[in-house]
Amino acid sequence: MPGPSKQSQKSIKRVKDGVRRFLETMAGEQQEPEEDESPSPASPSRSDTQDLPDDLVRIAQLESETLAAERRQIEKWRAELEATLRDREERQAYFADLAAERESRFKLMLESAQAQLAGRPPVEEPEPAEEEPEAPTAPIAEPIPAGPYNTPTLELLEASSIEDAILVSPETLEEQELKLQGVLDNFAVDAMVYDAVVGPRVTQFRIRPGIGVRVEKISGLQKNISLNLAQTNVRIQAPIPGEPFVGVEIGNGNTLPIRLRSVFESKAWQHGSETIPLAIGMDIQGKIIVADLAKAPHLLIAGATGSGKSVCMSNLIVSLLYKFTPAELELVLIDPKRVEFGLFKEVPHLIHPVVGDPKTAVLLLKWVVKEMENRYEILAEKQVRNIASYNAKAEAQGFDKMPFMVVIIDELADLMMTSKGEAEASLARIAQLSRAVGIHTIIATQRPSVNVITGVIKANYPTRIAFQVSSIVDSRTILDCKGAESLLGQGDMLFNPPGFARLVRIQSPMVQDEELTRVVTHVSAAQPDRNRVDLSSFTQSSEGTAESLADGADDLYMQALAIVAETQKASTSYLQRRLRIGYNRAATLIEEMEDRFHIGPQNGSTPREVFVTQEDLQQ
Ligand SMILES: Nc1ncnc2c1ncn2[C@@H]1O[C@H](COP(=O)(O)OP(=O)(O)OP(=O)(O)O)[C@@H](O)[C@H]1O
Repeated sequence: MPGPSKQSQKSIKRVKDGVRRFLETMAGEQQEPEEDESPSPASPSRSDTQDLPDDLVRIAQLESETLAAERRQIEKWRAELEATLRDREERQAYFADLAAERESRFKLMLESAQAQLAGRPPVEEPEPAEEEPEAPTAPIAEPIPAGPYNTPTLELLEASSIEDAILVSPETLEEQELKLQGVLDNFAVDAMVYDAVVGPRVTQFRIRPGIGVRVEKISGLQKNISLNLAQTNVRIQAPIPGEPFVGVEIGNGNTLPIRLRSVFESKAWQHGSETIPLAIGMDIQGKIIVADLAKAPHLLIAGATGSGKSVCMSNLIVSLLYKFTPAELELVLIDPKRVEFGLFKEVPHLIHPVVGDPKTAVLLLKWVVKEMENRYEILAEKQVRNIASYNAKAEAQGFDKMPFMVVIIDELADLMMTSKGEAEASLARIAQLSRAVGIHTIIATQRPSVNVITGVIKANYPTRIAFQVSSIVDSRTILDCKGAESLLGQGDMLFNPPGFARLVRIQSPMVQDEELTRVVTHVSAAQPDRNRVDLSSFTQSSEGTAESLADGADDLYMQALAIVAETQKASTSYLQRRLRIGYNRAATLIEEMEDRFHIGPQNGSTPREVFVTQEDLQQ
C-alpha cells in the first residue's frame, strides 16, 4: 500500500508543530501570567505563530478565551460557595447561642423554683453585661419549628364500595330514555336520545339534535321533562361543552356516598402534579377531580344550608393534612358559626387557635395582609419573584423554606355583617396579591346574596363552587349563570375549575366526624404549639363612625354616602342634583366611594352595586 504523499506528510508535521507550540504557549501563560511583555523561552514568537495555518491560530485563540472564561466562572462559583458557607456558619452560631441561652434560662428557672420550694427568695436573672447583639432576621416572620409529623394513613378513613353499587337499574334507565324521547316527540323536536352516562349522583342522557334544530328548543323543555319523568331537579346543558350533544341530567334512584378515601386512593390524587392538591370529588363520567389551590388561587364556596359546604371544607382541610407537614403549610381557620371547625382545633398546622369572634377574625385578616407584605420583603431580599423560586433557592443554599398559608373562612356573611369594609378590603388585598407569596384563601357562605358575595369579592375569586341554592338569582350571584338551583343537595356541586370557562358537575366526597377525629388525633400527637400570630398590634378601626368612613374625603362625602345608602343607587348625575354640585365633584365622590369599597366598580351599563345600608351608617 502506498504511504502518505510527501505533501500530506509535510502538512501533518506542520499541524503537529503548531499544536505543540500552542500547548507550550498555554503552559507559558499559566506559569507567568504577569510577564506578558518579556517573551518566555516556551512562548512562541510572532514569527512562529505566523508559520501556523490561520484556522489553527483561530482555534487556539478561541480555546484560550474559553479557558479564561471558565476560570472566571470557577472563581465566581468559589466566591458564591464561600458566601453560602459563611452564611451557614453564622446561622449555626446563632442557633448554638440560642440553645445555650435557653439552657441557662431553664437552669435559672429550675433553681428559682427549687429556692421558692425551700422558702428562699427566687433567684434573680442576672442583668446582661452589655447590650445583646441584634439577632439576625429570620427568613420568615418567627417560624416555630415543627416536631416530626405523623403523616395520616388511608386506614384512618372509611373504605368505599361505590364501584359495586347499582345506582340505576337497566330497566329504569330504559324507561327514562323512552319517556325522554316521548317528550321530544310530543313537542315535535327533531332530536334523538343518543345514550346515557351514569354518574355517582346523576345520569346524563345525551341528546343529538337534528339538523337545523336550535338547542334552546330542548333546554326550553326543562319543566316538561321534569313533569314527565316525575323528577324535581332536572338540569339541561345545551350543549355539553366540547360535544355535539345536549345533556339532560336526572338524579339517580339509588345513591351511595363517595368516600374521601377513594379519592386519595385514585391515580389522579397519587400521581397528580398539583402544587396544593384539593380533593373535590367525582364528575359524571366517574373521573376523580383534584383541583390545584395554587392555580385557583382562591376559592369561593356557596350554597344553601345543608347543601354540603361543611363536608366539602372538611375534605379540603383533610386534603391539606394528608399532603403537607406543619413546616410546609400553615393553616388559619375562621369559624364565626363556632361549630364547623371545632374538630380541627388540635391540628398542628394551625398558627392561631380557631377564631370564632368576627371582630378577632377581621384583625386576623389584617395580620395576614401584614404577613403577605413581610413575605414580599423576604422574597425581595433573596431576589426571587415567587415562593416557588424562593423554595428552590432555599433547597440549593440550605436556608429555611417558606411554608404555604391557607386561610379558610366558614361563614363570610358574619364577617361582612360585623365589619364589611375592613373584611372586604383585606380579603380583596389578599386575593389580589398573595398568590406569589403562597397565601391562599377559601371562603364559604350560605347566603349567596350581593351583600355578601359583592362585586369586589367576585372579581377576586374566579374559582367557585356552588352547591344547591334556592333560586336562579342565587345561582347567578355565585356563578354568573343559572344551574345551581337544579342541583340535588348533599354534596352535588357545580365547580368552575381554574383556567376553564365551563362548569363541571361533581359529587363531593363524604367524610364523617369520626373519620375527622381519627385523622386529627393522629396528626396532632406530640406536636409543639405553633401559635405565632400576635394580634396585639392590630386594632379594629372605628369603622362605622362618621370620621373613619369619611376620613380625608370631600366635606360632602358623608352626605353623598347617606344618599347612596338611602336610595341604594350610586349615580353621578343623581348626586349632582341632590347635592347641587358640579359633575366633576360628584364623579370624584363616586370614585372615592369605590376606592373605599362602599360601592362596586362600574360594569358596562349595569348599575354599580351599593355595599352600604342606612343601618351601617347609623351604627
Ligand atoms: N358529599 C356528601 N355526600 C353525602 N352526603 C352529604 C355530602 N355532603 C353533605 N351531605 C349530607 O348533608 C348534610 C349537611 O351537610 P353540611 O353540614 O355539609 O351542609 P352545610 O351546607 O354546611 O350546611 P350549613 O350551611 O347549615 O352548615 C350532612 O350531614 C350529610 O348528611
